[in-house]
Amino acid sequence: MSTATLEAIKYVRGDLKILDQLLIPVLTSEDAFKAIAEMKVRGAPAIAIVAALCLAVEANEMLKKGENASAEEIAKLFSEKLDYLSLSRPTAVNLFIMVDDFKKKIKAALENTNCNGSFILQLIIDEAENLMNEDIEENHKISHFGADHILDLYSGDKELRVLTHCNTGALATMKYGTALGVIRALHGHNVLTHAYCTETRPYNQGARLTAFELVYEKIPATLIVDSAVSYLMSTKKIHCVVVGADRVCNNGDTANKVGTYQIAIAAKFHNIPFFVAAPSKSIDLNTSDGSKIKIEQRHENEITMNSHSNKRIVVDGVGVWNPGFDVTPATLITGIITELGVISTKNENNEFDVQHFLTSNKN
Ligand SMILES: CSC[C@H]1O[C@H](OP(=O)(O)O)[C@H](O)[C@@H]1O
Repeated sequence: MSTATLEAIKYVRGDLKILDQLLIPVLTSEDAFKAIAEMKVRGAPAIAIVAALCLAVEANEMLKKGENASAEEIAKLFSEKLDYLSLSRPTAVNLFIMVDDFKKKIKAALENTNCNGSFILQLIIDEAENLMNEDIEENHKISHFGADHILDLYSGDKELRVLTHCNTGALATMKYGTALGVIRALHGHNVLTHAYCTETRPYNQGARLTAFELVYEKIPATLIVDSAVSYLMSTKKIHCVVVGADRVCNNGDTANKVGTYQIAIAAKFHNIPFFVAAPSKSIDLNTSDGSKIKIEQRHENEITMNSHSNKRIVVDGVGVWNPGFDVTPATLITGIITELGVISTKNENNEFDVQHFLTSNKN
């Protein structure tokens, strides 16, 4: 797999910068909140990582200054910061899993009577750096599990055509990506003849980011408008679809970038396998099915304004509905590619038992 992939997040202890040409130094949780809410950094894993690393930068600053607040005071301060960051975007579960995990670890540390403020600060730094490094390892595993599964599906076929949606690459994670990582790995096996990416309106993650990543790595790629997916499937041999996820429920229903559901319907109609690729940190076992997922409603300006001229391109008075995500039912999903393997076994309802898979495969 190519190692020369782009990096959306650059971190060395004490210093965090995120892609938006890497010009945005993120020093505080307010900086991170703004960058996440305004989608200057986006992608389910990247959102959680930037939120954690901004806390690590703040904690490191306090350690350098010799902060002598008590463990309880530091724990309270960073728990409030975690709660604040969790308000930045509602759909991707990675952020909430990180917040809960950090709070649990801080609480456990407080139960240790010898714990002081510096210990809590160092804990935050270490856990944030762990999250960053785990993401890279998870993406490697997702990429290889996904590529191996698809290779098995089409054993011997050396000219695979794969469609993806939105951006799930290095610009949505720490490195390599999830669904785009699978595409990278297939390319690395010399079996990917073409990758198709959708524009992914209205924020254009596909046109702006995925197309850039594919060209950057010299992967043969074609950009299509979102509304051309069905026609592409009816006129070209598309072997499979691989998309990312913001929240996978216990039955496999998946919230992902708006448009994913339509692509899954088109794939079903054309008998094309449809895969979701996501780390287990994008899985929400506390949500039984997709109807219970909070779908972020983005500002109408993303549709009504031309992002370059900043001029309104839509008549005043028309209503605008701009959900950031939609929910693809498990019944339309062929398999869920995770760092623990591919969830492909379906029950009598044509859905998955994600918890059973994770329990059986988590070491
Ligand atoms: C590995 S990124 C997962 C997921 O996040 C993206 O959403 P957004 O660009 O709004 O943050 C998209 O749904 C990707 O599939």
